[in-house]
Amino acid sequence: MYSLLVTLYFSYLVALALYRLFFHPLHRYPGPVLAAVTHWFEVYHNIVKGGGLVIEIERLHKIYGPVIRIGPNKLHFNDRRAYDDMYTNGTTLVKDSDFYHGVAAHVPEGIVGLCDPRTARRRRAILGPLFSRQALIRLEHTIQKKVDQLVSLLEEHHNSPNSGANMSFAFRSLTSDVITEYCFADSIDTLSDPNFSHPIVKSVGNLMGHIWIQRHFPFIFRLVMILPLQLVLWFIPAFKSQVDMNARCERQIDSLIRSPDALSNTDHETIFHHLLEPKDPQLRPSRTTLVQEASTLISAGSETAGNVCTVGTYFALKDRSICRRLTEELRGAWPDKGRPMSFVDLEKLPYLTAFFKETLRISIGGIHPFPRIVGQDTGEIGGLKIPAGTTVEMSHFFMHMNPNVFPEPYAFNPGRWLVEETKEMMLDLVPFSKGPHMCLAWAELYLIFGNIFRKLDLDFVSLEENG
Ligand code: HEM
Repeated sequence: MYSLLVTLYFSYLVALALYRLFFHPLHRYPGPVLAAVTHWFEVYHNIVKGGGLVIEIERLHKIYGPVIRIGPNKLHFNDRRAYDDMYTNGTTLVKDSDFYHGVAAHVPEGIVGLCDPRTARRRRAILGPLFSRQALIRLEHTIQKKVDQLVSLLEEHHNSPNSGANMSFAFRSLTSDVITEYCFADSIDTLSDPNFSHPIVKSVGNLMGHIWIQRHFPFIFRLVMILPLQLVLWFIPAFKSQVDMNARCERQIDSLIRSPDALSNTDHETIFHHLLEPKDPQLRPSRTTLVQEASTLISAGSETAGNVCTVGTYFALKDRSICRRLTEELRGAWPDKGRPMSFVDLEKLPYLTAFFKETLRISIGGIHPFPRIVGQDTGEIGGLKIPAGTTVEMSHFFMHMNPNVFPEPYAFNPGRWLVEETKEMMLDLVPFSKGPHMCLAWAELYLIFGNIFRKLDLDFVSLEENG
């Protein structure tokens, strides 16, 4: 009986593989046989190769051309027209729930996990205005206060020759504090940790390292959520700070639900002002949704922006001429560093802007492709009619590293943006993708780079030198 079952199961697998190879609607698209036959191809590259899927996809595009089959029902494009067709606001494609319910398995009700376009639209209607340019200008004073805090910490604690700072953690601490302040008018104050090693900041980074396990095996995460907390912490002690962070969000949300007036006295608008009192009361999210949204916004807003700051600072210090030019331009335009310079004025500085765009280009943002499902009414993608139900995607790595638009794409060269005509490059600079992105990063990053290069004289220190 047992051997019959095993034989039947293997026959099923063989039949499925043959179907996928020779009869599936995508069977004519080129790509590795393994990818056409099994989803494990992607799992292998993401987990065993540590997030190396895009490197493999780059290799495959060189062999097979601009459209490749990288999963039984999935195509990856390397074609800027296709990128526009897939990601521009208003397309008929929808987010792929297999991917998004994986990466957001711990927060399925947060905006990232919402794959139904109507539900997502309703949530964006509340959140969108909070990430508009006007809203960010209103928030500027709050961001500036946090940036000032980082600058004075770096000055106070790290101004002797052998006392370095881990700038990656320093920036992540700053961006965590900004987003938690914007959520609740009560920042988590990770900058208070003198060595920039607040457990929350370290744990978000650690958890990001395990995101592929969560993406491909979300059931493990769901199981963990129903196990007794003590048991989970015994197995995964690193989880403790995340649990503390969630508990903190829950306490803040409960207290706001009990006394919503608490937010009327804050010195800036908060995200939870709007989530708790949307214009249409029917749209008010449940308590669970509020907690999950807080967690989503905190992870979306801290790692991404912190990473961009680290990458930009690294390249400016690696090539001192970049750092010098930034500093000279800033000193000229901002003689009295004791007074703040607004984000709108910083945006007018040509070299800072060129540096900022080049940093966004080379740091890519989320490098993993964001998959979309083709709908019945979807038109052509990159000039091809793709069957409805197919998963399609294109990592914006291929937009930012396109040598036809960005010659010598691996070189960090702010000068490429200092030409008269940058329209074509701007169309391909998509760190926030093309959809209705709501990233406070734009204002935040201008203020961080402007202040860091105007007020500090940074340099690399070796780990040995720093003890
Ligand atoms: C430089 C830093 C950042 C980069 C490169 C970045 C990049 C992106 C990208 C590519 C997407 C679209 C993902 C997709 O299609 O699934 C996205 C969405 C999102 N980002 Fe950012 N982001 C950054 C900073 C931030 C910050 C500071 C916040 C603040 C909370 C934030 C909040 C969000 C949210 C909530 C979404 C989901 C939007 C939606 O689905 O409507 N991001 N981001």
